[in-house]
Amino acid sequence: MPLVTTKEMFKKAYEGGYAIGAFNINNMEIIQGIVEAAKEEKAPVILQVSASALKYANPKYLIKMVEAAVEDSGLPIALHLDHGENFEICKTCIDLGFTSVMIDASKYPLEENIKITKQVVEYAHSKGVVVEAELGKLAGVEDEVKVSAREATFTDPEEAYEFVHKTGVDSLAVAIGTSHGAYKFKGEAKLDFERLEEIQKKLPGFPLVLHGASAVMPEFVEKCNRYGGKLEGAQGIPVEMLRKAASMAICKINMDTDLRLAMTATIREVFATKPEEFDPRKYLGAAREAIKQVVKDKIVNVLGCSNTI
Ligand SMILES: O=C(CO)COP(=O)(O)O
Ligand SMILES: O=C[C@H](O)COP(=O)(O)O
Ligand SMILES: [Zn+2]
Ligand SMILES: [Zn+2]
Repeated sequence: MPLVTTKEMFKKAYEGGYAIGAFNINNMEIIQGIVEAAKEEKAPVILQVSASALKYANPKYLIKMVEAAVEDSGLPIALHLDHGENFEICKTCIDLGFTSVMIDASKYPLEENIKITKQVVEYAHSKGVVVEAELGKLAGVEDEVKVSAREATFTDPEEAYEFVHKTGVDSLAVAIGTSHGAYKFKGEAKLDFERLEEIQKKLPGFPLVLHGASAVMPEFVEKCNRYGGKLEGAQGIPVEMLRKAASMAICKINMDTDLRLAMTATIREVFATKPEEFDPRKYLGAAREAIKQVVKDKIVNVLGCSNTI
């Protein structure tokens, strides 16, 4: 089976009340850890690449490894550009063989976002590639920003309707209180599920995407800190909230930070407990296994997409 788009995955996920995991890839161990987990759980998976990952790994290498993963696993796998910031990078990835791209023009005013997204949709669809866009802004933890100011950056349901209909986009990333990275909340975690429901009502059957959805798994934060790391106050999205989102119109859940934490905690542990070790396979292999276990946990306990292929 060649690389697939997310069309079929999202349709089944929407109807089944579950979500597909979209995990960021940067190197061989990360790709293998994710794909081995998906294979064992019989789950479809989205491998996503950011612009900085493309720069780091060289797209030629990354694509070959992803193709090898598809061939070796026989799984439905989509290769997706994460947060493409302009038409050019989306076009480059489409031309390289990606099956899905995200155009993130959410920093622009609505009309400009619509215009740029529409241009990407036209090109992508002419090549059989699907497009994710973003509306609203993913705020970080900012002490001085009041709740009302933070909510003003969330996705507006009316605008979401207008945006989707004017652009012809295939899925939409929404801002309901998540943010990227390891520091998502100070104090209690809160997502705006009422808003998500409103968006869902305006766009029945339409797949939505949740970015910034790592749980910031405490065991890995703790392990990082135990072995010399410094990650004080790291806090992510509670698992019950992610499950609830997956049962609603959220069909794609993006996670990168949890994989980074698992990898770093594991490598720190090997370095600290086996100081005589200097074979990279010993710590990168352990990190690959940790990533596999994290992704299995996500598939079973967060996404609910095991045994769906
Ligand atoms: O949204 C993401 C990538 O697009 C990743 O989110 P996290 O930082 O919560 O893992
Ligand atoms: O959305 C951000 C992802 O975690 C990718 O991050 P990155 O740009 O550092 O690769
Ligand atoms: Zn964005
Ligand atoms: Zn993101």
